[in-house]
Amino acid sequence: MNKPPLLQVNNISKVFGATPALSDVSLEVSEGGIHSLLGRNGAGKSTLVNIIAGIYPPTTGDVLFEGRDIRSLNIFTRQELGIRLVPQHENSFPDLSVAENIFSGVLPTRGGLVDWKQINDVAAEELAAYGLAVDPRTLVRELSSIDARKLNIIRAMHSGAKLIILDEPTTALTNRERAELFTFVRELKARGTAFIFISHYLGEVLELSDAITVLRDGRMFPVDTSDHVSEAHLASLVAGEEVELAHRAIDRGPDADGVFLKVTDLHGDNLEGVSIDVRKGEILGVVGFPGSGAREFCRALFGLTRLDSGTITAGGQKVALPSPERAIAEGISYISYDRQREGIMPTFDVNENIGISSHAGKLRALGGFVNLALQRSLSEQYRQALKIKCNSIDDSMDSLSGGNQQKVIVSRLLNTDPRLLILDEPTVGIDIKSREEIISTILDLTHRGMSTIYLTNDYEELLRVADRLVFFDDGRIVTVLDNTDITIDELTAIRDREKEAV
Ligand SMILES: Nc1ncnc2c1ncn2[C@@H]1O[C@H](COP(=O)(O)OP(=O)(O)OP(=O)(O)O)[C@@H](O)[C@H]1O
Repeated sequence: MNKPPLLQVNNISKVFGATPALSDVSLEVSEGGIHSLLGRNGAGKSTLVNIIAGIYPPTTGDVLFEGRDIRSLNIFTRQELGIRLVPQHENSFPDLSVAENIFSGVLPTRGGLVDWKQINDVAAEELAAYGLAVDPRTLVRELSSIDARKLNIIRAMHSGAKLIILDEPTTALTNRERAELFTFVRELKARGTAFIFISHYLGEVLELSDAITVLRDGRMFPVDTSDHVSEAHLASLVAGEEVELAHRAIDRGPDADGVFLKVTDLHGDNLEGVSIDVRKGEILGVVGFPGSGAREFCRALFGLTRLDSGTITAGGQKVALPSPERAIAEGISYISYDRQREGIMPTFDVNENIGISSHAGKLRALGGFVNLALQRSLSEQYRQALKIKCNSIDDSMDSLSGGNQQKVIVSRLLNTDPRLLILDEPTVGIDIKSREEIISTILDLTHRGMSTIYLTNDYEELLRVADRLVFFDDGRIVTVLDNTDITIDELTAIRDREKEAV
């Protein structure tokens, strides 16, 4: 008798209240296979993998693992069988060591005492076997994001995973880190581990997958991978229409030579004398490794990291060292790379999440009240403009898919009518079509005079949008370039040269 596939999903449908999230979805994953799931934000990818992992049941349909119907098994029993979901957001314990994380709190004891030597020895062996060169005693908080992601996978392997579900594991990684993660995944695949891989990056999906399923509005579109598949074809399957990439127009808008932001000799957390002007209507691309000062620069301008000295002028006015409230009052808005922690108010509704930063601004009504009617009408406009997938603006944020929550945060920023928008990884987790909608909106606003500081590890995107590039290293700006005919390889080479020159 033929061995059944490792995983079989048969005719799954899922309805949340009035929302149909999945309709009649079936797929298979074979041992050592990589099956990718693609789809727009809200298409049903997380719902499907949550059903496979046993986080919630399907409305109809069944799931077989190694030929066995696992419908009645909860998440823990499924983990014991070998199904492991590695979610998008770090699920490790940052204040515990790497070894403690590998053992996930179930620590071996000897004579009633935790056997630290055994824990660290076993962890060291596993780290070496899977090629992660870190000391098992290091705190997870101190790991780089790539090492933290690898650790999540090693934790899954430690518990005997046969099928690992990776939900957007490459977000915010550099190209080199992505390549490293793929090598890691391929090595595990060669040993027979199977993967379900969720990503919005079509190139990497094509590079890695044995099988691809596109979900659109909860419906399934299997992709025939036996023949050549192009990114453009995948993009149109995902979006249900052609997707055009937005590009920065060379002719900039009015007053393009005026300076909006002037920063002189900033010193502070990881900043060692940073000076730069940002022109009106300019998109300034920011490049730098973690710890280079690039992110700290963005956060300092919004009052989120320590500034010791230096001057900032915005629109010709000197700004006292900023706090988020002051920054917003000066027309400066910031989107954090960590929206889960620093942006989303999960139990509030979409309307409140969009309006919150404008209560002291354009939504302020007489007597200090908030103009609720205006707030609703603006929220409704953003919902339509950015195609936020929800039943209404009264839906709670935690009922939205991850990417749609991000669109709400982008709407919140735009709603403050910023004169300077600071974007830190603005399109992470956003599907290909929505990404272009967001970029087009930003390009349009900059064309009308808004300045933008754009930090992303997605260099393809950065080169499409930026007018100039600033490279950070060791808390300093080391190179400033006009973005003319620079390739990704050249950009990476400049970034690496700066690092190696130190
Ligand atoms: N707990 C919930 N309550 C109500 N609706 C939900 C819930 N979870 C998901 N949904 C809805 O189900 C649909 C599918 O969401 P899902 O999270 O599966 O999308 P996704 O493809 O993973 O999107 P993303 O790429 O943004 O992460 C969306 O319309 C979402 O709003």
